[in-house]
Amino acid sequence: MGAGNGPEAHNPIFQDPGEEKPGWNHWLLIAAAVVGDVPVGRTANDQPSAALVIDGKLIADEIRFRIAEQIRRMKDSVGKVPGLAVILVGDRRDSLTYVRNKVIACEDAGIKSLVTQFPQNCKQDDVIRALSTFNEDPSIHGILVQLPLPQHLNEEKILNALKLEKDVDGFHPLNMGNLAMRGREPLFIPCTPKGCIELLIRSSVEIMGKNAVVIGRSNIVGLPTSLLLQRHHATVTILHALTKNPEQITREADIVVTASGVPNLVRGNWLKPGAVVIDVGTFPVEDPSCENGYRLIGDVCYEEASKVASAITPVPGGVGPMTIAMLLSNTLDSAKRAYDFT
Ligand SMILES: NC(=O)C1=CN([C@@H]2O[C@H](COP(=O)(O)OP(=O)(O)OC[C@H]3O[C@@H](n4cnc5c(N)ncnc54)[C@H](OP(=O)(O)O)[C@@H]3O)[C@@H](O)[C@H]2O)C=CC1
Ligand SMILES: Nc1nc(=O)c2c([nH]1)NC[C@@H]1CN(c3ccc(C(=O)N[C@@H](CCC(=O)O)C(=O)O)cc3)C=[N+]21
Repeated sequence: MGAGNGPEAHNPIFQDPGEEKPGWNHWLLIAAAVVGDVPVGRTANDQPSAALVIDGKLIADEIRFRIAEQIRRMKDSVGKVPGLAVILVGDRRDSLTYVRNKVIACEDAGIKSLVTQFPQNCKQDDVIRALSTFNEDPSIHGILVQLPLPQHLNEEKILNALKLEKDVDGFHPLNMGNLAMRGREPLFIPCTPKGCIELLIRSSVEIMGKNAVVIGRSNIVGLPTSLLLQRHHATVTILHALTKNPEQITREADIVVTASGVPNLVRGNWLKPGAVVIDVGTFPVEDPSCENGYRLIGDVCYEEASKVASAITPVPGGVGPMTIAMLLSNTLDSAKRAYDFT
């Protein structure tokens, strides 16, 4: 299969082994079929109760298990495994942890991974040269440039140098454009937004026709999440740092996906009773008692929100593990395309 934009090029969020490759319409039908009118965690006539905790780690583990199965099948029939290259610049502690988690997840699934690390003060040309080498390497099916990059590097130039067919993060402008346009299909859907939608669907949350609020408008999370929710027929409102009365707008939402990076921004009184809350935020704070020397705090004041919401993702253990599972899924899809393996 070529790298076209037709429905056949679409990579489903997750696909059963041996299942026929569905296009968006099929996918939306699945989304519609699993929903009901009663919000997750509540019965029709009961009193507000503690929210259902959406266990991202468990769901991600299931997905990773299925990916590993498919990779074993690929190895048996084609004699090849998917390959992921990661480019890491500098030594930010959180980036090192995320990259390490990605490498471990690759190993577990049977994906070959290569990490190229550059010093904080490296030259842009050196990064682009490494990228170009991976672009041309047929054993590499996915390339990821860990963000953020140091200030002196031009993120746009570097991401543009990435071969579209290997852009497993889905950050390339053409992937993003295709995600935004009706009737077009991106080659890859960005991992975190894809993980958020997958969490909603697997928790039987109806998206179609619902009011969704996305807090944050970044290229890597907020924007693609809003586009993806729209594709699933939600009515989407995007909030950002300059939005007036964010709490009032958020209170109208059936689904809140928040990715601001501001710890505890979303309080209990920002939420409509029964809302579903997906917390993407991961703000590292010093904590010597933790293995990595820091712990992560989400955008949502969990204590308060879990008393009002019908379902909520924890931090950690919510969206983070799903981001990694979706990266593996995109890398597998890319290798399948390269080897024409279904
Ligand atoms: N769990 C996971 O897998 C992942 C987690 N993350 C985490 O998600 C968070 C967001 O990441 P990213 O999108 O890259 O961050 P960015 O800093 O690029 O974007 C943050 C966005 O939030 C908006 N924002 C900031 N403050 C407020 C506020 N007070 N009210 C409303 N909106 C606000 C900003 O608005 P404006 O545009 O006006 O500046 C901006 O659009 C971070 O904590 C990051 O670590 C990111 C990727 C994956
Ligand atoms: N090109 C690029 N692609 C990314 O996908 C990307 C990026 N750059 N830059 C930074 C953000 C952040 N991100 C996370 C991935 C996993 C966890 C994760 O696994 N979190 C675990 C805990 C991790 C820990 O042990 O600290 C959890 O939430 O349970 C978190 C955050 C991907 N990002």
